[in-house]
Amino acid sequence: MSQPAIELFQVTKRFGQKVAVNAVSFSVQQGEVYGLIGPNGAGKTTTFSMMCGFLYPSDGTLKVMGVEPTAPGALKGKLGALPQDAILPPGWQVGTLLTYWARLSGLPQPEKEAREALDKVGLTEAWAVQTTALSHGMAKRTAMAQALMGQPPLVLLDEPTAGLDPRVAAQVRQIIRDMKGKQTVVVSSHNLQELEELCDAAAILDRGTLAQAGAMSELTGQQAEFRVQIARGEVLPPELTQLPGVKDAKMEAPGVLLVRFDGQNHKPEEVISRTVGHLLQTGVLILGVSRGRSLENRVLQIL
Ligand SMILES: Nc1ncnc2c1ncn2[C@@H]1O[C@H](COP(=O)(O)OP(=O)(O)OP(=O)(O)O)[C@@H](O)[C@H]1O
Repeated sequence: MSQPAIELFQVTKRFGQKVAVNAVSFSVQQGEVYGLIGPNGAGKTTTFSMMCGFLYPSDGTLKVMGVEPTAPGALKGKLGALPQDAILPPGWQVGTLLTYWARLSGLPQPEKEAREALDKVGLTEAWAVQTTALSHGMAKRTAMAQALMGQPPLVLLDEPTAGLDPRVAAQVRQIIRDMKGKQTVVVSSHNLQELEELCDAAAILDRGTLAQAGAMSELTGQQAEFRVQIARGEVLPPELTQLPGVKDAKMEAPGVLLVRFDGQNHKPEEVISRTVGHLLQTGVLILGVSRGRSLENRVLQIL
């Protein structure tokens, strides 16, 4: 496997007595979309700020694209970042500001990059608008355009869809989807459905510590459990546990059968088909089958 895009090993950040991030370790592979999840105050923005090189870790090792992000110029041209509360300077037109930033980043065709990035975020018409005249959503998209200019190999987006209307939020999600496989993207959001849909893997933080990190399919139990919605008939869970691959079966709620299975040694489609087949044979009628659980359920379970 190639070198990870980001590697944290026992990273801690203290602000005086306050431990904002506590011995956190995880890595982000190149080309993946990686989610940072956690309730308010969990340490997401602090982690982002360390990845961007805005803050020094108090302890531990952090490598971004193979270098320490705080080393001067280490990530120039390699990193695009949308900070959580990006504030645009007053007294600039959007296009002029983006062009200026593109020039600062050393991009060879600054105005072209600025126009393309603004198009990408759906703000073509804002080129000559003063930054102070932008709505919150427009300012956020301008800041996002800045992060995308020059197509850097790593893009860090702290709550990119917060405060955007649904149509624009969908557009931003599409931009992230389009980057998958070509650029590495780290994204934080409180919208867990959005992260479940977008991310290949994620880290869940809770009060500064790492609660869990892994592939999205692991976090959502795709290889470990499924639910069967029962319309009618009597389900006998002990019979189901005799089926190959089934570890446990129980009625989770009226009409909802939860089956846990051994996804290491058995293919999910085979275990699901066997279970459904058995239920049908015993006269049980089924309304639906769903694999895994939602990321939201998982997060609520562990936090
Ligand atoms: N500069 C600072 N000085 C002191 N404490 C800080 C500082 N920055 C963050 N903290 C504290 O560190 C903890 C983590 O904050 P952080 O902003 O990283 O959380 P977050 O997960 O991004 O939260 P949110 O979802 O609300 O944005 C919080 O308790 C916060 O009060």
